[in-house]
Amino acid sequence: MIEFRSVTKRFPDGTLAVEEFSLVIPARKTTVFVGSSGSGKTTLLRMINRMVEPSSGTIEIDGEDVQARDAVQLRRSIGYVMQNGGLLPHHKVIDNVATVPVLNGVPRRRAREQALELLDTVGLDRSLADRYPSQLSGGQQQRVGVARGLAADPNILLMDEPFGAVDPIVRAELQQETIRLQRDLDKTVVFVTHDIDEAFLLGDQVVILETGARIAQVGSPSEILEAPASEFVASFVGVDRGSRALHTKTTASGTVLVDASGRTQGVLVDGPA
Ligand SMILES: Nc1ncnc2c1ncn2[C@@H]1O[C@H](COP(=O)(O)OP(=O)(O)OP(=O)(O)O)[C@@H](O)[C@H]1O
Repeated sequence: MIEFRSVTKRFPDGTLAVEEFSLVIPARKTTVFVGSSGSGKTTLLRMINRMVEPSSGTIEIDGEDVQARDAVQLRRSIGYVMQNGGLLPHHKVIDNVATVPVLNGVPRRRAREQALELLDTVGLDRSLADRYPSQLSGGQQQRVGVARGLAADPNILLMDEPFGAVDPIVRAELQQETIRLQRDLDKTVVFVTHDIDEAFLLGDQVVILETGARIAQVGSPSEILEAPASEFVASFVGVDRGSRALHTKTTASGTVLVDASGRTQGVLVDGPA
């Protein structure tokens, strides 16, 4: 469990990025920070692994203040996946994945073996291990980024807009992979996005943020959709546009669910009684 207690971050130039932020992030679930550009999402994420230090307030992991931990050690014990993969361009894929375990003292050979296994985990062919990042597609680079984030077998995985730079089809694939990974690996995931659909798809807990990382609403996707806490939330999640209002339509092949713009969103199937 990660707990923010009245955390504020003011940057040296005076920008108040995060103001009095408090939140409990449950273990082994996915929490998504969603909000528009500049709302403080990245700053929140980076304060968890001390890439950014808070101006006031505390952040605890399993009851221990992160300030009490050695910053470098803390950072290496938490997985971090960033937009564009954040890969080292002059290192082969396998070495990109093995970097942190080697820094943590795992013998290079063992770290490389584990890196190959991680390529399997994220659905990449092992034949890509000897390529350089520039020789991969955007989606493959993102998968390497995820493998890299998982390399030290962290309990916590921070993901900062990891799929922002790939096309919608690859993005949808990576989202499904993330759901599968979360089911299989059971990590505490904190995910940042500005895309509310992605937030609802991936999040067990969704945190909608306004400027200054002020919480507009926190809850499960259905709690938020069923009862938006404010006009701001309603408009952010698209309730007022009716775009999420689904209705059924009978077709020759069965009953389908159609959204407000007439697009088919799914098929109704008979579940177990
Ligand atoms: N090093 C810095 N110095 C000064 N201001 C900063 C710094 N880093 C971020 N900020 C400011 O803090 C605010 C929050 O930034 P942050 O990157 O956390 O937002 P975000 O929600 O992640 O935005 P985006 O979706 O665009 O990445 C913004 O106003 C930003 O300009």
